Amino acid sequence: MGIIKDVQADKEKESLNLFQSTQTIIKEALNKLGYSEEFFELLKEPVRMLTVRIPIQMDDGSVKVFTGYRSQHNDAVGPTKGGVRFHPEVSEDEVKALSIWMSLKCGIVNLPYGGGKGGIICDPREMSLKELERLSRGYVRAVSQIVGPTKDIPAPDVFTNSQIMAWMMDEYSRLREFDSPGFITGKPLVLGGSHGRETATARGVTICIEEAAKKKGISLAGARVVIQGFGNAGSFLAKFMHDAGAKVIGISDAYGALYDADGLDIDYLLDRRDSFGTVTTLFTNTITNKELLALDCDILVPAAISNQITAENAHQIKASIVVEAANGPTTIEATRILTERGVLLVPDVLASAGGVTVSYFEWVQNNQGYYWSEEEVAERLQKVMVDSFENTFQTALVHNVDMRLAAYMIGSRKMAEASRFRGWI
Ligand SMILES: NC(=O)C1=CN([C@@H]2O[C@H](COP(=O)(O)OP(=O)(O)OC[C@H]3O[C@@H](n4cnc5c(N)ncnc54)[C@H](O)[C@@H]3O)[C@@H](O)[C@H]2O)C=CC1
Ligand SMILES: O=C(O)CCC(=O)C(=O)O
Repeated sequence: MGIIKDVQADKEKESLNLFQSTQTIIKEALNKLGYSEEFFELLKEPVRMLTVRIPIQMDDGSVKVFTGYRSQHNDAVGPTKGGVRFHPEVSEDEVKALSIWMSLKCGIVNLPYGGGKGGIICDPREMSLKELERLSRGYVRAVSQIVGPTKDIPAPDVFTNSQIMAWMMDEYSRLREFDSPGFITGKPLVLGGSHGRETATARGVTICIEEAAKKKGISLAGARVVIQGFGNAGSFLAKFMHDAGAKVIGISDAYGALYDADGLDIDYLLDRRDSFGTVTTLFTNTITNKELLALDCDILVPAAISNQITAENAHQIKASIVVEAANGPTTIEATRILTERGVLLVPDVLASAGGVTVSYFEWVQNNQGYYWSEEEVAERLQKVMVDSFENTFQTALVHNVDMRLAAYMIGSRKMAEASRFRGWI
């Protein structure tokens, strides 16, 4: 009985609370850089957090009230930026943590933004298009006081897409009575979206995988890749890995996972997946998400939700490279275990920054009213990601820390210096 209790206590100690563990790493990063306690006091919490209640008329005539959030972590560097998530498990703490990661991401890839994030507790898989449109517009009306093209610029995240961005942009433009494409990114091309935004997160992850493989002396041709999640990030990544000659042997979604040691037929799966990134429900011979993570492979990419690699399963991970496309998939304790085992872990705040980088390109194009070709976007993204990877890798070497702490040091330093120059500290 005593032993069972201790195991339980250990699990709780590992802290699956993303917000607390993010604070812990920021503190460590600022300490390493020699910043005083005041800097931690400023960066440990978002500067602004709005909770909204959104009444929506459902198709059956009833009214349902949804809870939503918008968190703005730090606006010393510039306007805040970050996606809006529609998911049943959205919570205040999760949105806060996600907004801190956005600040770090923007610092790591050197964008002129602070971090923001939003979320609504809902399950879009169970809502009609009309209900989703009313909810998207209702959210914009509810948070309109604190968002805007030079204040806080939303974008897509889990279970939100370019259609939802279009409704949100339209609602904001109606409220302000002028067309405001720069209010939101991830829009359809015809409404001022950017070439390459839809695939940007996966492109950024691909570039990180290429750089990590070079460091590990692994050739991508023939490398065995496992990807958790088959939505925007995971599905395009599967395609890019397949095109690079890698063998994608496992993929998953919220309902299960598919495995084939000879490589899955990615084009077929892409063709059959639905708009929520679901494809495994079409098959009977599935494995679980837990089994997927433990598959024998060279490269593992969590590209779904948070807290997937924990102290419980970190020892079972067989990959020598883990690249985090998802936000927060690995706990602090699991990061320590993987690093001790010699696994090269490329952290979320670097690996998934391709999305916000092309969102920045979209915002720049909206502001200047002049649009770039697909090649121009791809070339600029390539440079940003390669430089940021190398900067983080070298920082980790120089300070003898893992890449997550190195990335946090780079991101935190930018916010700390901007706050200092503004005279806040
Ligand atoms: N879309 C973007 O531009 C960016 C996304 N990310 C992160 O990448 C991750 C995935 O995002 P997207 O691909 O955009 O979302 P998405 O909504 O397009 O796809 C999510 C995928 O995860 C799966 N999933 C959902 N719940 C799951 C569960 N409990 N277990 C296993 N799989 C589950 C879904 O079935 C789907 O395949 C998230 O952590 C997101 O924050 C990070 C940066 C940018
Ligand atoms: O594209 C953006 O502005 C933000 C994307 C995002 O939410 C993320 O990187 O987690």
